[in-house]
Amino acid sequence: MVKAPPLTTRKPSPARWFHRLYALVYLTAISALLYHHISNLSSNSNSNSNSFSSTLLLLIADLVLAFMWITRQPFLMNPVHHEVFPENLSAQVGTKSSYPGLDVFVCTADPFKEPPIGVVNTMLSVLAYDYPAEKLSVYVSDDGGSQLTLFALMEGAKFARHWLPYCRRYDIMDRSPEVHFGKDPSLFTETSDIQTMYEDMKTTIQYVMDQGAINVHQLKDARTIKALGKWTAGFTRQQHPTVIEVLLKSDQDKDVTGDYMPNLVYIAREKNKAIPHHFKAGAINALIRVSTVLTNEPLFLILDCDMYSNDPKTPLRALCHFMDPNIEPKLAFVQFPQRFDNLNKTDMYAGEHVLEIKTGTSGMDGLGGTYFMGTGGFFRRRALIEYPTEPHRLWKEQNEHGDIMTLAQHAASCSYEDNTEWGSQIGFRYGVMAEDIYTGYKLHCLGWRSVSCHPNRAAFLGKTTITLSDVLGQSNRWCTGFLQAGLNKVGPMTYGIKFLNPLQAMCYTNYFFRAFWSIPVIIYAFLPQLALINAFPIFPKVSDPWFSLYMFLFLGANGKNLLDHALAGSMFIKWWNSQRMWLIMGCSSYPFSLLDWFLTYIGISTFEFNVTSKVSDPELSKRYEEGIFEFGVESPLLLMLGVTAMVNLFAFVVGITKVLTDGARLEELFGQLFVAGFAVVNSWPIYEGMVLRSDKGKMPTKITLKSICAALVIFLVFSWAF
Ligand SMILES: O=c1ccn([C@@H]2O[C@H](COP(=O)(O)OP(=O)(O)O[C@H]3O[C@H](CO)[C@@H](O)[C@H](O)[C@H]3O)[C@@H](O)[C@H]2O)c(=O)[nH]1
Ligand SMILES: [Mn+2]
Repeated sequence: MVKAPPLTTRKPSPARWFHRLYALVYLTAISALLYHHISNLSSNSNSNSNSFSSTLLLLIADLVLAFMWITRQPFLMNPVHHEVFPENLSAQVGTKSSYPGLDVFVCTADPFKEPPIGVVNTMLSVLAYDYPAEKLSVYVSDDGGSQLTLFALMEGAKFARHWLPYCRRYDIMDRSPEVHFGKDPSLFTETSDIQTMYEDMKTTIQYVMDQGAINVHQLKDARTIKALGKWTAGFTRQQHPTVIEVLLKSDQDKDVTGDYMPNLVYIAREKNKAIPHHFKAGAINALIRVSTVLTNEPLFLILDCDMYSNDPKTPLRALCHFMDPNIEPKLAFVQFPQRFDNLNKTDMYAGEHVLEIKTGTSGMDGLGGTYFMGTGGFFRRRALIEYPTEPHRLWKEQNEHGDIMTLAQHAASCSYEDNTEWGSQIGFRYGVMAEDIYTGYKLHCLGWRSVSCHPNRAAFLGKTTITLSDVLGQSNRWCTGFLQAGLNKVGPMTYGIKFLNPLQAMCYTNYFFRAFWSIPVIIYAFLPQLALINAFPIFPKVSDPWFSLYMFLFLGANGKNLLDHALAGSMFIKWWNSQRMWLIMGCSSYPFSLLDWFLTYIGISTFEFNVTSKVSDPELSKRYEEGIFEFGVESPLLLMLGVTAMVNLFAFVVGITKVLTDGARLEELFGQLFVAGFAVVNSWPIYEGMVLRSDKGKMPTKITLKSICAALVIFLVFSWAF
């Protein structure tokens, strides 16, 4: 018998040997440094109290650095690369009619932060997938419970009747109309007609957005009136009944060429102020249940509303993994790593996450499975919910359990989850602000596997945050969520390690404890500098052999990081920016995550999922394009940053003055001058934002003043106290 051509291949990266060897060498150097601190500590213990405390702080900093470094290494120990061959699907699986069905979930939460026209584009891009229409259903979950969003989707559904056949006929790649028409598409006979229709739809949607509400009495179409009439008095986003609207039905609705269209369903799950709704995790669970009632397809895809499809063949790539006879039967999900279409040339806020997305995902692939990133993941329904296995489509008005829409309404109600295992054993897991990675982790603990898929052309593209405040706010939310996942009785070091590949457990540890980076970053951002203003040496002299160890550790870490970036195809400037962002987050969002985690843990505060804004302001986008820092709104995060930058600047200036007046001290203070100088170079955009700029994106004046005052106070206190 002829062997069928493969659907997937799996190749370990040859670079793994280099990474392993390097890790061994670097580990030796780390051990030597820790030995150095400990022996210093014991010889200092009864002499000078300042040198004892500074050595102790350095030891703490370096222990945490070592811990984070060690837990990072598994990502590099066995990276594997998967390739998929969708062209072989017909030989392996058969015709399209034998493909499994696919439900697509799109989440949105706020029409003013997530403009409905964006949601419509995402919805259209997946509705137009190259997948049999009768096997495809798109569900949009609206946690904003907004008439405006439903109205936009209804307009989008009408436009889809033209858009879908157009994409099919001309085999369009960009199936988000905004992207397609944004690329000067004057190509085909219908293009300009379709573009006019699209622009009209945009205008209509923009009109209702500007109004802020819809006057049902002004509507003409009976169907729209009926649907939007559900927003009665007293309907608010926090308190309202379930709204489910079937906008397209695959056995009734035809496009303009007479072909059937996929199902399209709008869901605003019931909300009640008194009942926690668990943010996105809650939304996905409602989607899972409603779709189980309505279409019950074996696979579903989860998307954020800003992540439009960039390649209509993506489901086929996912199928290669799910249908591969040689692959794990326990494959829970296929992750297409997040990619963005709005990054600037230098990726100034390190939003591309090059190493995480390239090296990190393939690294975990080789250890049992990559983590779930919240969007761009195709799931096997069975991994999240036990459901009747007979291939049934409940898409009938009536089934043996009763009226189908009543069942669906019930599945989206607040009380549905009472006394069930939803959120703990079933569906997306609750209680952690980073529901995505946490749920993936829990699935891995149950023995499920996952893979990442890296096609050259991005499967999805979304928007990354382009102001520093947003970047830090988002990192703050993620890292607090990670801590909730890590510091809990099912954490990776205590519980996970029993079920996972130990190296995979270490990878999760590295993620979950990311906020711990703040401990060494803050110690290194203040201790050498405050000692420097007192001309108090804390590092070995330049001529001391231990100094070379420091040099090796510093250059080795940065050099390796630079090399890893280069191996992932990234440029020098992107490496520089990513190390800068690491320092910035290390002294702002990470320590705040530790604090937030602690406050939620002891019950003083509750955490909110602050939806990131996807509204773009042309002036702001222009500054971002030009690589100018956008500090954004005043916040304690910015204050921390300002104070740190100022303390380093003062210390550097004082330090330079000291060695200029007494050249002999250069040798022993060099290490500290270098650390302060490195921070000053990294902080350059912050000083610019504080004093040299006058545009709207500069550092808020209050923060500048507060930072300078706080830095002066710290400075004075420490020059007396030493
Ligand atoms: O109560 C909520 C809050 C958010 N969302 C949706 O969740 C998605 C992600 O929210 P966003 O504000 O864009 O967060 P990001 O920080 O950009 O998202 C990243 O981080 C999240 C976890 O913190 C993951 O869920 C996301 O997939 C991942 O892209 C969006 O589609 C929202 O509409 C809801 O459906 N309900
Ligand atoms: Mn987002």
